[in-house]
Amino acid sequence: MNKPLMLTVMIESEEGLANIEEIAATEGVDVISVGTSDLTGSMGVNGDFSHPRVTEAWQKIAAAAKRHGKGLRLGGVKKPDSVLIRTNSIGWNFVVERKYSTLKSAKDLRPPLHGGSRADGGEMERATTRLRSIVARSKLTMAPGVADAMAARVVAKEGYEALYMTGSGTAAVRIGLPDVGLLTMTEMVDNAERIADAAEIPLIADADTGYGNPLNVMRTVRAYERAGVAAIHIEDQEWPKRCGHFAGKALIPAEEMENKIKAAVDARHDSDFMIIARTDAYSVEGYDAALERAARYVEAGADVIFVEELRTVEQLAQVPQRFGVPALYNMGGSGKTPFLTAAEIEALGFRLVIYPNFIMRAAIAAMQNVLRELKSTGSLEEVLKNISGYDERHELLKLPEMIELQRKYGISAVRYGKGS
Ligand SMILES: C[C@](O)(C(=O)O)[C@H](CC(=O)O)C(=O)O
Repeated sequence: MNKPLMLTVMIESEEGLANIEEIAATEGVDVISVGTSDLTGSMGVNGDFSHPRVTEAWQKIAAAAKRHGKGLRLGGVKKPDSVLIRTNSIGWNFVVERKYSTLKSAKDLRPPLHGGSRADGGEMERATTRLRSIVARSKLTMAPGVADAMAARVVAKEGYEALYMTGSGTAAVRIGLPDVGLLTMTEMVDNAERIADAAEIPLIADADTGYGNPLNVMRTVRAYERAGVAAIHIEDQEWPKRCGHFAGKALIPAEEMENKIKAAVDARHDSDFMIIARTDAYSVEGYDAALERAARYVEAGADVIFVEELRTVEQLAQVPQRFGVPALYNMGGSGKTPFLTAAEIEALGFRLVIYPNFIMRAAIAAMQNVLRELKSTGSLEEVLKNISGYDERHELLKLPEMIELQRKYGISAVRYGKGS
């Protein structure tokens, strides 16, 4: 079969309605179709299309389809206009029609890409929507940590589906200092924007404490949203915060953090932009208190939960089971949190794992090796065997695409590579 198939699933029972989130999250499903007549039968309001529960059902299904980037078809609808009026409050452009054949492809139904367009003029899925559907799958997604746009390109090229902007890495790369609350919100957002621009995959970013009280958090959320970030994590440390794996942390009261989470949720413009609540309570108040805080932050509206610095598999195993929202595993490099494999983390039920500083540490070691070899031998012979090639680097940095654009817009085109 050469032609790609479009997979449409039909919701026509209360059971389907109850499980819509999982159905919409299923990989391979392109379009959700509502069999409205049968659905009204199953709901006990046979044929009553104007019943408020029917409108509610359409809205719930449409919202799930939107969240997971799926197309939507409302079937059995007799008065399309009235349906459009009643459901357009969810802001989703859907198709009301009676024949599948007029639907070209699920991609045509997707909302436009956040802040961008594709070279072929087509629409792209937003990074936020993409990340939400990734996290809704019942499997683990690995998000390697980066602190600059070039590293983002390396990660995307290696075929990862998501990326993490590490705050500690950002402090390291931007000011050469550790993660002790030195960077401001605007410096973090500026870094995130450059990474998100280069990333090509959804970016989860560190937003420390949200940089102040709930009103500051609102500005922070909007700034990260504008930067093209797909999700941020906010933690309950006092300012100046410090790396979660350092000793001597202090916390804000749980109630204040709940208000920060509520403010974050209220501030986002894009409902797919995810707020990840992080609690640093474990080493300050103990395990039970950390889980209690996590539960309160989920109740306040967090989309994903991140309990920092847990030490044992037994402790970690509770987190994905307990809160009814996806859980994030921080593979911090300190060794306090066990160095589990991705398969082990997935088996515990986590949906996201971040590897904040491993690439950066690899780069430090690689830089030292080059410098030491060069200093002791004065020769590049050994060095050249172990570094990225000259052309490889330029391909990573999209020079071929830039040359195409130079040609297209009448700029004298760069030449590179051997012999040119
Ligand atoms: C996740 C983290 O906030 C980060 O900045 O990457 C750090 C990671 C680290 O420095 O090990 C953390 O506080 O855990």
